[in-house]
Amino acid sequence: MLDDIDFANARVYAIPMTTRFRGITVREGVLFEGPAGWAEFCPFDDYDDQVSASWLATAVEQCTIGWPTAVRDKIPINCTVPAVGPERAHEIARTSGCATAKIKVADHPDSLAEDLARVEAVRDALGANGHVRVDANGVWDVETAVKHIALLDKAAGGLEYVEQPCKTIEELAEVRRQVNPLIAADESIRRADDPMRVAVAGAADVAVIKCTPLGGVRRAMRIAEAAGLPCAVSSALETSVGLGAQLALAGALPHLDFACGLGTLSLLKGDTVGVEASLRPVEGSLPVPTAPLAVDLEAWESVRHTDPERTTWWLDRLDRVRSVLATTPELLTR
Ligand SMILES: O=C(O)CCC(=O)C1=CC=C[C@@H](O)[C@@H]1C(=O)O
Ligand SMILES: [Mg+2]
Repeated sequence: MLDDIDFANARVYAIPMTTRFRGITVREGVLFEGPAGWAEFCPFDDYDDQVSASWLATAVEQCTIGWPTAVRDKIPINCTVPAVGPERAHEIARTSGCATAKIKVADHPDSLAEDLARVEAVRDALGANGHVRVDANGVWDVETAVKHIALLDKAAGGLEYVEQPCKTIEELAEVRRQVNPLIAADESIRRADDPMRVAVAGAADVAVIKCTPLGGVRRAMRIAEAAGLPCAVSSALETSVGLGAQLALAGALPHLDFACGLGTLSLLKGDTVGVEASLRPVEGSLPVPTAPLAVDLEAWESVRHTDPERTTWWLDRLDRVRSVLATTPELLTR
């Protein structure tokens, strides 16, 4: 399977971000082509080769066999509001066309006042019928989570859910017993040693599923089934080539009860496909692609990495992770 991919012509990109998100200001990754089309490999810098092997498995699935058949053709999208000031947060939510917003909170210590102002602004922008969720990326302890969630819930006029308030599953379960809003698990699934076996039922009400770090659309579907919870699909900040797989997952899940965090191209100042094909939500939704999106070579030229050292770093990384994947065949078992 790996031998069918044109790794020799892999193309490295670097795209500045509109706002710092997850501590990064430039998104980088590699694109390559296989018999079924193009794919993207873009694990964050801090992920080691073993962890990155699942990201490569997703790309290999995409460009060698494509995706399973979808059961829906359109996916409702949430807008993603980074840790910005209230005016900017209001503008992002108001102009997104989305009825649901996911807001980053707990971005730094003592962020509570800023978090409350951001959440209030977004509720104002969406109106009473909108859905407001927050993501704390696991940084609170139980006591802080319980206190902050109550205040944020009030400021939001009701939160749809709180994503990963604390780090461990035990803490999530404890918080869940003490607060009103639903609890969603993200890192608890995605960063688990064995996502297939992680027992989130009882600790969370919603599973956030991202096929890019979980080893592919088919594998993510099995993980969603094992989690036994309603799902929201969310991005890993891919360009349109990689986002296509996430949309294929959202399209193929038997049940999809929540808007999905796949509107993240708005955080990137460029893309790897042409403007027409770019997966930017229109009126709050995105279509499910039936086949991998093709890289537009002109678009790629405008975002190709210009730093030779970083380009080599990415190509070396791809080489190493290919070797890891070649010796971890279970990751390629569909
Ligand atoms: O879910 C969304 O609205 C956007 C995606 C998103 O929030 C994330 C993408 C990539 C890395 C993560 O830190 C982050 C998340 O925590 O969910
Ligand atoms: Mg999250």
